[in-house]
Amino acid sequence: MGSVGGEEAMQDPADREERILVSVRLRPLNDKERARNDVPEWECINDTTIIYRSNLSASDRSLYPTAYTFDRVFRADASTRQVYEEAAKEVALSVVNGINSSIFAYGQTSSGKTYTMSGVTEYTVADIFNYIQKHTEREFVLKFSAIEIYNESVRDLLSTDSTPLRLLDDPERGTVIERLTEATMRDWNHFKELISFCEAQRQIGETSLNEASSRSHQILRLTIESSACEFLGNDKSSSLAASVNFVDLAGSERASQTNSAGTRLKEGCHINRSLLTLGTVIRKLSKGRNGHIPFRDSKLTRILQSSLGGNARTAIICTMSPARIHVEQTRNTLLFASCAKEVSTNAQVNVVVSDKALVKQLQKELARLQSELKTSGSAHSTSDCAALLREKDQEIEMLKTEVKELTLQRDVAQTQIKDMILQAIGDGESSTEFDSVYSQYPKIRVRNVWDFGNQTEEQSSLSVDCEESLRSFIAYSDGHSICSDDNLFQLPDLDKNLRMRSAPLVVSHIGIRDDQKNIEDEQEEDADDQQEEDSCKDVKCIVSEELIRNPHTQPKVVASSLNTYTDSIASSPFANADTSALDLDSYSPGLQENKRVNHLRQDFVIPSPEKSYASPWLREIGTSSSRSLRFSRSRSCRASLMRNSSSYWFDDEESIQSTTPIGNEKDFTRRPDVLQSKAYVLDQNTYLERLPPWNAGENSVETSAIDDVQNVESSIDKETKSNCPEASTPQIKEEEDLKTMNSPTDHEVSFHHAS
Ligand SMILES: Nc1ncnc2c1ncn2[C@@H]1O[C@H](COP(=O)(O)OP(=O)(O)OP(=O)(O)O)[C@@H](O)[C@H]1O
Repeated sequence: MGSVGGEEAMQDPADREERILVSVRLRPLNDKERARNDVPEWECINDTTIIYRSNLSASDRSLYPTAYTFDRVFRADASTRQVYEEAAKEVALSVVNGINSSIFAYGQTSSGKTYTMSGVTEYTVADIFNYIQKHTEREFVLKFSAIEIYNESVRDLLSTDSTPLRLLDDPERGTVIERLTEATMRDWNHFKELISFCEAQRQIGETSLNEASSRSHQILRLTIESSACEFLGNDKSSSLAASVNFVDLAGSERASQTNSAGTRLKEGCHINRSLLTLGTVIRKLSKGRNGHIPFRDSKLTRILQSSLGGNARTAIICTMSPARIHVEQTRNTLLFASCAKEVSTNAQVNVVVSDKALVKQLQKELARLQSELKTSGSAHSTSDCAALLREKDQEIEMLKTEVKELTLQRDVAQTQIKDMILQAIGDGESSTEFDSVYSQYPKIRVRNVWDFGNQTEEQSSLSVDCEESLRSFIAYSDGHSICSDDNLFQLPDLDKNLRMRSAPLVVSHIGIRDDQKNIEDEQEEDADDQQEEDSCKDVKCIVSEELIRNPHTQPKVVASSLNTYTDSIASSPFANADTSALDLDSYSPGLQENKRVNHLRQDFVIPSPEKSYASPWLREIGTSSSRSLRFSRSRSCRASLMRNSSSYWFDDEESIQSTTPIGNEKDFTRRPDVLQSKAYVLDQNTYLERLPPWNAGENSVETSAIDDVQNVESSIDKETKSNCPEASTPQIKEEEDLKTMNSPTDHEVSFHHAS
C-alpha cells in the first residue's frame, strides 16, 4: 500500500507499542503582545530543544527547568506545512493503513491551536485524497464527523440540532457517540464544506486574549474504510477501517487570565475540568498503565480513550506563546507535553470482515480446529504406544538386571561350592578320612538307589551350576537307572572284597549302630531286592541300555570311570601317602572335574544328622564311592579298586570314630528327613546279604575280583616298568596308571573282560 504525499510515512508497522509523538510549536508574538513590548522569552535552540532565555531567579531556577526537549520543536517562523510534515503526517496518515490515529493541539488560548490544527487537518485530508487517487485498486470510503464538547456536553457539529449526544460503550469499538452524524466525504470541496459547517456550529466566544476564542473542545473525525477491488462482493472481501482524530482543545489558560466572568467563567470551569482530567490521564499513562486511569472522568478523555494509550497512534502538538506574560501557562503546557511524551500507545491494524467473509472465516477456523483435534487425538494414541513401549522397555531392563543379579548369585554360589570342594580336597587326604569314607560307603550307595524320586526336589534348590554338577554326579554315581544299577551291581563287588579282606572291621563298625534293625526294615520297604539282583545280573545290558537312553551322559560316565580309576589309585593313601600333595592342577581337566563332582556329590548327597557319623567322611566318601561305582563298569576297574581298598583303606578302624566332622554339609540343602533316615539306617551287612553274588553262576566273587585285580595289576606293572622304568614314586605310578587306564585299548580289554 502506498502513501499519500510521502508514502513512506504510511509504511510504519502496526501492532507495536510506541510513544506519543510530542512536538512544540512556538508562535510569533501577535500584535497585542508586540504592542505591549513583550519580548520572546523562549527560543528553540535546535529541532528538539526549547529553552527559556530569561535569567530565572534563584527560587524559579529550582522550580522550573530552563530547557525542554521533545520530538520536535518548531520556531515561530515554522510553517504549518512543516509542522504537519514533521509532527503529524506520519501519525495522521496511518489511518489509510487501517490504524487509528489522533492529532492533538494543546495550549493556552490564543497560542495557535486552531491555527495549527486547521492546517494539519487540511493537509492530512489533502494527502488522503491524493493517496486515494493513486490507489485505484482499492475502494475507499471517507466518512467525516465532528463533535464539540462544550460544558461537558457532546454536540454534533454537523447537525443543527444542539441536543447533547449520549456516549455509549461498545464492547468492540469502545466509546461511541449516539446518533452522531457521519458524512461521507465525496471530495476535497465536500470536505471544505463540512469544515466550514462545523466552524459555524462551534461555540466561539470573545475573550480578553482571543477575539475568536474556541470555548470548546473540537474533535473532527475522519474515518477511512478501504477494500481491495478484486474481492469486493465475494466471500473473501474484507476491509480496513480506521479513524484519524483532529482534536483542537480549548484553551488551558486559567480563568483569571482571561478575566472571565459569568458565562465565560462557567465555560472555563468545564474546560479546565476536561483539561485537568486529560492532564491526569496523560500523567498516569506516562507512569504506565498500572492502576486506575480516569478516562471516564470527562467526556473528552472518555471519547479519546483509545487515542490516549490504546489502539491508536497519537501526536500532540503543543502550541505556545513566546510572550513573557504567558510564561506560567507556557510552562504548564511544556509540563503537559513532557508527560505526554512518556505515554505509549499500541496501535493495531483494524480489519473489518464482511458477514459473508466472517462466516467463511469462521467455517475455516472450525475446520482447522477439528483437524487439530484429530491430529491431537492420533498424536495422543501414538504417545500412548510410545509410553507403552517405554514401559515394556523398562520391564525388559528390570528383567535383565534381575537376570544379572541371579547370575551373580549363581556365580557366587558356584564359587563357594568350588571353594568347598577345593577345601575338601585339601583337607580330606588323610588316611583317617579315607577310612571314614569307606566306613560310610554303604550310605552313598543306598542313597543312590532310592533317592531318585526325590532328586528333582533336591536339585531344585540348587543353582544352575550346582544342578549341572549334580547331574554329572548323578550320571556318575546315581544317575537314575544306570548309576543306581551300577551301585547295585557294584556294591557286592566292593563289599565282597571288603568281606574278603577287611570285612570284620567294616561289619564291626556298621554293626555297632543302634538303628541297625530299623535300617533293615526300611531297606526291605524301599529296596527291591529282586530288582537289584536282576540288575546285578544284567550289568552289561544296563550299561548298553544306558548308552542308548542317555547318549550324552554315558560317554561321560565311561570317561569318568576311567579317570576316577586313576584318581582312586592316586587318592589311595597307600598309593600316595600324601594325596594332598597332588595338586589339582596336575590332574587332567577330566580328573579335576571328576574330583569336584565327587566332592560336590558327597556334600549334597550324604547329609547326615550324625556329625560324628557323617561329617568326617562326607568329603571323601563320595570320591570313594563314585570311584567304586564307576569302576563297576568294568572288571578291571573293579579289580583295581578292590586291590586298593582291600590292601590299605580299612586298616585303621579307630580313625573312623575319631575323625572330626568338616561341617561343610551344613551349607548345602538339607535332604528331607525321610531320606536321611533312609540313608543312614541302611546297613552294609544287611545289604550285602541281600545282594546277589557277583557273576553268579561263574567263579565266586572273591576269586573273580582277585583275578581281575591281579590281571590289572599285572598289566599295569608291566606297562609301567616297560614304559616308565624310572617311575618309582607313587605319584608317577599313578600318572602312569591313569594313562594306562585311559588307553582305549585297555578300556576295551577291561570292558570285554567284564562282559
Ligand atoms: N503560528 C502562527 N503564526 C501566525 N499567526 C498565528 C500562529 N498561531 C496563531 N496565530 C494567530 O493567533 C491567533 C489565535 O490563534 P488561535 O485561535 O489558533 O488560538 P487558539 O489557541 O485556538 O485560542 P483559543 O483557545 O482561544 O481558541 C489567531 O489570530 C491566529 O491567526
